[in-house]
Amino acid sequence: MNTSDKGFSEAERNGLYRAIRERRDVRSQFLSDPIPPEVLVRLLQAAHHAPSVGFMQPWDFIVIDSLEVRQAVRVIFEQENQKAAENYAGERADLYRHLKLEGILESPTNLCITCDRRRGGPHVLGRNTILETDLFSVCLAVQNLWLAARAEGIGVGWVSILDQERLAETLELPDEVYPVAYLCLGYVSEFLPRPELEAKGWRSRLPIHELVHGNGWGQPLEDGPLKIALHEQEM
Ligand SMILES: Cc1cc2c(cc1C)N(C[C@H](O)[C@H](O)[C@H](O)COP(=O)(O)O)c1[nH]c(=O)[nH]c(=O)c1N2
Repeated sequence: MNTSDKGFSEAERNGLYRAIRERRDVRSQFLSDPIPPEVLVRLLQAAHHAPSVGFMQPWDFIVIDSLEVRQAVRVIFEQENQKAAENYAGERADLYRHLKLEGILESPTNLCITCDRRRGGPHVLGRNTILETDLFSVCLAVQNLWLAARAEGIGVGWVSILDQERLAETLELPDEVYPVAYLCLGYVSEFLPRPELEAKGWRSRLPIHELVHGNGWGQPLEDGPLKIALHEQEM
């Protein structure tokens, strides 16, 4: 075995886990400094190296710096956010209305990552039964970009409080192209130490040991080292 086929060095592993642990969804801390082209290309390349069903690579990337387009998307957000707020009552509604849930205008670059549902023709290897695997693949591209961005000191915020049809119209997407992720990108004043929704009292991270089952849904793990490590080991 070549040494490069073994696990990474400790420093490299630490770097990867740090990016995973310290990645944040950013909406309140954007700076207006532009992202240099070579850095943006590194992020796009990270996304493009994601796994995809049958190597379909169903993604395209729409880089949006036009204020006019961003303002149009912001209007869609405002309307959908009003509707979303009506799902809550009392204190929860007040809290919801105080949450900042997008940074469309404050971030210098918006990026829409789409899924071309026809790419690769009618028979994509691995997508015969589960048609959504193309969408899953695009989500992995989003995550690659999100982690690479963290390592570059760039914040990413995913805005999904949007009407997909109106978004597709605004971005002039063809019928077969679905806008999976609308992302805001930019350098930040800080990365919060924990999710903003947790800091604001909306929802907390669930304990991992409650989410790990053994051999079937709802079955506890056998008593043993895995169970002990799950209780003891922090990320
Ligand atoms: C598919 C999807 C869609 C959205 C999000 C995420 C994902 C994965 N998140 C971000 C989300 O709130 C955030 O990831 C969690 O709160 C956890 O925080 P960190 O990402 O760990 O900072 C998000 N945040 C927000 O402010 N407005 C939004 O519309 C969305 N939409």
